Amino acid sequence: MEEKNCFSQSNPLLSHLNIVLTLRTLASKGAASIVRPVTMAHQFPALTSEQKKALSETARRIVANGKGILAADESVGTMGNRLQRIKVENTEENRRQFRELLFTVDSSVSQSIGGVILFHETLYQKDGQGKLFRDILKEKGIVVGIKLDQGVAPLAGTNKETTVQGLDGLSERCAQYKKDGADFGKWRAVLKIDNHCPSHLAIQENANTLARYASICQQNGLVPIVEPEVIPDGSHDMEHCQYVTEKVLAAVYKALNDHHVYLEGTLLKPNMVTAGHACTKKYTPEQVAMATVTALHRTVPAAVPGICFLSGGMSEEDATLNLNAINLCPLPKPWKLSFSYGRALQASALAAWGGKAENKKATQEAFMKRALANSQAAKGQYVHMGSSDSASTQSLFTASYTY
Ligand SMILES: O=P(O)(O)OC[C@@]1(O)O[C@H](CO)[C@@H](O)[C@@H]1O
Repeated sequence: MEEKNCFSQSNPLLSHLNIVLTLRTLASKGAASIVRPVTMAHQFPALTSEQKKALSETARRIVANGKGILAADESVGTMGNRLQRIKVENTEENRRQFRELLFTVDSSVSQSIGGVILFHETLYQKDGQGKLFRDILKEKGIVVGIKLDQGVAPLAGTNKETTVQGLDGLSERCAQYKKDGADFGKWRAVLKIDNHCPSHLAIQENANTLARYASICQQNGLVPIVEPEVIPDGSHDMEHCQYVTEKVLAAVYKALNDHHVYLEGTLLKPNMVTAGHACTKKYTPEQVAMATVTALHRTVPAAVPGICFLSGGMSEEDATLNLNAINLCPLPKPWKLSFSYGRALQASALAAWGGKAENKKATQEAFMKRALANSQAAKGQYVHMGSSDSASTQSLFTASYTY
């Protein structure tokens, strides 16, 4: 029989209905066995099996054996805020110097760090001997990633909510970055909890934009890190954060499916489920872990190989303790649960550095300590040793951290 005539592709709903009706008719005539239902995806495959294989291998490599991600992709402005805290001027050379210290630590760091996200400028920077940072990282076996979003833009008619810019020309940028050594990308969408927030519009718009970005990344051989961050501003309790996080993640995975994104070749970078920064009620790491894994369990398909949390202004120590509790949480956890921390991997290293070359050893030791602690936490093996230095327990919260 002529399948093409039966299953018109012009309207997916009609087409699906046609398949069902035709099968029923044929079944009633005892002819069902000669018909194979045609699925849309197989007719217009988004990726070849080679492309899928490469994407899923890269994604799995980044989160293998307790590895996580160093998010060193702060934009020039965000890095300026970090440097201001330690009274260092925000120049290209100062940004380069600090990042050189992070990337030139002992190669044993590759047991804890599987990927590093870079900002555009950093992808083309070199160390003091003239070697490209990206080559230094690759030689350590670390996968190089690139920040692809171009910041937020207001959504008119909402309570100061935002969408994300950067889709125009994204395919060309991805192709160039791939040639220049990047194997994964990152796109951060920001959702907030407030009066009428997040709105239906903000949830749908950001989910769709993330999915479009993810599709473009995969077409260009980059594993997309999908980051829908529910920021911690506000006095809401943890239960409310869980409710919102579930709504946001459910919308994101619906959009990823609509855009034919290959989930095995993606990573998710969500917020942990916590109370708002100004909430007076305090929760234990075990409570945060239960709320977080419950939300993920309800919304994130098991096909996703890894979930790498952002640190969202938690202190270094809290980010590690919560991740450890998440990995010990007694619920099914079909994905690797790891980290993609910016502030929670760099805060004590930045404080130790203070912009002075003679602090190289202390800076690198501070970074290695956090990398190792988080890698242990990603396996549920972190043991908190009682005495914590003040840098690691300091809150790293920044209000309205929209970019
Ligand atoms: O919350 P954290 O762990 O500090 O940073 C998470 C993060 O997505 O937000 C920053 C701003 O876009 C990025 O530098 C980083 O990758």
